[in-house]
Amino acid sequence: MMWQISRARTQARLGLYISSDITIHQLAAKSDESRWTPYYKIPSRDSHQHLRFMTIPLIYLLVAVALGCAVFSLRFSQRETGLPPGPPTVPLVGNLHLLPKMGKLHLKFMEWSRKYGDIVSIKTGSGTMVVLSSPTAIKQVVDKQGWAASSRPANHLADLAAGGYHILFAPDTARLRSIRKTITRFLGPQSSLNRVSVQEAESSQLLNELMTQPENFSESIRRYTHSTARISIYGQRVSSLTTPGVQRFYKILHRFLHISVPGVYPPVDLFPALKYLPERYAPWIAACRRSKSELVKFHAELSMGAKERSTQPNADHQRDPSFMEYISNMGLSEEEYSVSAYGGFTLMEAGSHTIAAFLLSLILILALHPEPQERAREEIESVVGSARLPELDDFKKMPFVDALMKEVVRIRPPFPIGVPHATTSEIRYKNYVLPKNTTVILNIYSIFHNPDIFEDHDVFNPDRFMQTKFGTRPGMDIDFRDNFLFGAGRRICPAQHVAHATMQIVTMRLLWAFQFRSAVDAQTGRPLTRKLDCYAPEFVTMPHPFKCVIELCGEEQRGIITQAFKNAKSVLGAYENENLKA
Ligand code: HEM
Repeated sequence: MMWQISRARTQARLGLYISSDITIHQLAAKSDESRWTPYYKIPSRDSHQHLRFMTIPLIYLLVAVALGCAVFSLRFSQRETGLPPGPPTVPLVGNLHLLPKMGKLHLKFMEWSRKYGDIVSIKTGSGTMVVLSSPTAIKQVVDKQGWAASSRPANHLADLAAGGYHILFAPDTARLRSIRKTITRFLGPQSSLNRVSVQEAESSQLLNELMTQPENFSESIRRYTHSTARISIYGQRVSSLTTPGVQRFYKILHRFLHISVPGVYPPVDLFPALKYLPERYAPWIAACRRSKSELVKFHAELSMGAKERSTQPNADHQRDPSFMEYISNMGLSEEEYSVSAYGGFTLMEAGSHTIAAFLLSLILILALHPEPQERAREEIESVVGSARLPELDDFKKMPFVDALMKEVVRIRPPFPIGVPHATTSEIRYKNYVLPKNTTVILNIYSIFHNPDIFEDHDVFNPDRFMQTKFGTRPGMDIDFRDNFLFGAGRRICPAQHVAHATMQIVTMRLLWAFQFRSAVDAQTGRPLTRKLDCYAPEFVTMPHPFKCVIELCGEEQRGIITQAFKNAKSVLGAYENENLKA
């Protein structure tokens, strides 16, 4: 009976069913009489009177609910006070409908930064995204307040697909900070110098392949970046991209990255209710499960192989210790070891993809710009001559090659919008307040293409870096630095020194050995090399597959490359592994 009274009270409060002239006591008595009588019984003739009274509160209720919904939907995705300006919002979605697909996001962010300033807010449903488009904004928000701007936005699908272990997507936790510390020590400036001999040896295979099969330049670049990353993480090289182990890696990587591309699956993080959909209506669950099981299996095999190799004698110290050997000698607990070891896969993935993106952009840009290419080659020859290959130490004597490299990453940064950060508490910048859980975008592309900072920003002109340190307009006093391409704050790329060294070695050697020209259709005379605007819509910006002509600069180069590749076998032999072919 108590249950019925309380139910009756609730219904009375809501104005449902019960006419206003019946008191609770009457109801209690009534409910006692008709203990088993359902409320929904068809009213008798006498009770039609009740229905008349009932309709008025029902209408009130419906109006109230409709008003509530309208107010909720208007406020739900409105820009809160204190946020920076941004495009006008619409109910429920905020600015979501204005966001283009991946690959065009950087252009939209650039348009908004021109209109609203160096800090723009975007409402993504009830969530908030802030886009930073000046060196000062990045310094003040992400570098200086790094304690609160070093997490990552929720990424349910990446978590499902990588079991929560993907460093790039991991939130800022004690576990992540400990893995980062290990990685930074392993890949720090000093230890990156230890890897130079491997990078130089691997690059001689790259040169040899470009000399003998120039049409496969894209595969050769990918093999090179994959092999150098794999050596430093697992102590195992790959001599061909067609090896099943490598093919499998790229398949797994593409499947994983595909899941993370916005728009492929519904935005589960913006509408968390989607997480609870049964699997048959949520195809992403199966895709993530498959990706996770592939990643786990692949990683387990690789780390097992690395562990075995680490127990084999390396008496003559021919092999540099791999990341896996490094962490097995750190005295970590079982749990710490397996978490750090899992980070190895992220390292290999990041190492394979990013530097390949840079090198492919470099080749495309060189093919489209013969004049700066020739000037860089002359500089290299003046330092090195043509009787030996350039080495890392030579780079500091080549200001124009340095300028050319910087201009390539300025015009086509591998991460045009960085990797999103997320705030873990409130952050203030200028008069704005960025609340906890705000996604923070480093709008690198827009900074590199800001006409107030870079004159003729769309023109490939390495000379700008010869005139001023950062290639900016003369006399500008802004918080510029030359590693924006590696991100900012506490999540800055831990491999920037290794990456830089690799980029320098390969850039010098490619220019020393080859001429890159735009391909031309023999029949029509039409250029076949794509323009610079043809970039694949991915997280890391890669040119779409393109054709170009790669020709050896001279016969002297041929002899030196062949000899260097022969000599390299003694360095590379220490990392050869038959198991890889399995
Ligand atoms: C051209 C080469 C590269 C570029 C442009 C690049 C760029 C970046 C950027 C923009 C980030 C995000 C930083 C941030 O959150 O602000 C990042 C993170 C990262 N990079 Fe690199 N990277 C390169 C090469 C590499 C290489 C060779 C490796 C590994 C061997 C690597 C490993 C990582 C890792 C593990 C992270 C995640 C750090 C974290 O989330 O805490 N990167 N990189």
